[in-house]
Amino acid sequence: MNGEGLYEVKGLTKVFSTGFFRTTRIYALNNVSFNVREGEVLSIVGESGSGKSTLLKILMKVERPTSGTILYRGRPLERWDSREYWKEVQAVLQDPYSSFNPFYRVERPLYMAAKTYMPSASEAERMKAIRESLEFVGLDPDETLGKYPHQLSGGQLQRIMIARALLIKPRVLLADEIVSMIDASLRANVLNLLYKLKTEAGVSVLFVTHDLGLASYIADRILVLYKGEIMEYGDVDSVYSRPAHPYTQLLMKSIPRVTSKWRDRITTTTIEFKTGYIKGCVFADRCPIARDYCRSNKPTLKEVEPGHWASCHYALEALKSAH
Ligand SMILES: Nc1ncnc2c1ncn2[C@@H]1O[C@H](COP(=O)(O)OP(=O)(O)OP(=O)(O)O)[C@@H](O)[C@H]1O
Repeated sequence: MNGEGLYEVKGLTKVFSTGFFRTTRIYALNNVSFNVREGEVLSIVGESGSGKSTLLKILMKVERPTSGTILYRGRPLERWDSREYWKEVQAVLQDPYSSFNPFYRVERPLYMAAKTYMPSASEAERMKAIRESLEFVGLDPDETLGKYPHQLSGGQLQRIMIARALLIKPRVLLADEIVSMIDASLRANVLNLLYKLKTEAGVSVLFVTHDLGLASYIADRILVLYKGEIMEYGDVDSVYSRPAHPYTQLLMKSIPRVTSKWRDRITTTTIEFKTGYIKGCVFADRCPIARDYCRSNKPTLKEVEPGHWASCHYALEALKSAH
């Protein structure tokens, strides 16, 4: 990893207006700032409704931010021509089944991508590239090509979508909950593949998940989101072994371990629908250490140790009492 900034995100805010008169305002993201370094895996963790998909949609240029700036390789995102941007940034989404048409063979998305992004290549060159990218993701091209989606597992289909992204030789892979719909036994294959992408192909990965355990498995750094705001952010070893935010501490307790009983788990829930702007800490209502001050004053990210930030007025206290 050379540590150079790939994305620089500053003050990113996305407000949705809903309701009959469009007067209900939902802060899907509020003042989110972070960077993505070249060659790293950054995991973005949060419960349902925390703003993960909105963030990825903005990075995919599907949604436009309400305010804030995003630089991709030093140039504002809106100044990147979409075609030029998609040559560098590819996305793989949650549901592998929805990416395939059941009436076409599974190679169709691969052919389409090769045709679009290798316009001057011959048929033989495109076919060679398709076979190579299937091999990279651990699939036997002879076993895979010619099959229909229902003849392959979710994990195999997800790997074909990663192979499709790889054909374009991207710098960045945006991965939105890509293992949540595949069997637990196949998850490790896909996660190991993401690791191989980083180490062997030098691809930077934004890995979006609701599962802190999965997030830490392959990440270099972790960003924890709650109700559209960053709770904690930093190097995976520090965040995972010394979570400083009460929310991350709660998420840690909800990771199943072989040594803990089911009844000891704290199950996290879907975040209730949030409307309007919350003046204080967005986590105060669920926080075990919240004080009155937290409800009326918004915390900002503070460095609790080198390379590790938490957005909590009492982060240092929480860190000390928990460890
Ligand atoms: N197009 C939209 N119009 C109105 N509200 C939206 C829209 N998209 C997202 N939201 C709201 O913004 C908030 C964040 O949603 P988002 O989908 O980004 O969360 P998420 O963390 O990806 O959740 P999930 O894991 O369930 O996909 C939610 O309250 C959601 O209802």
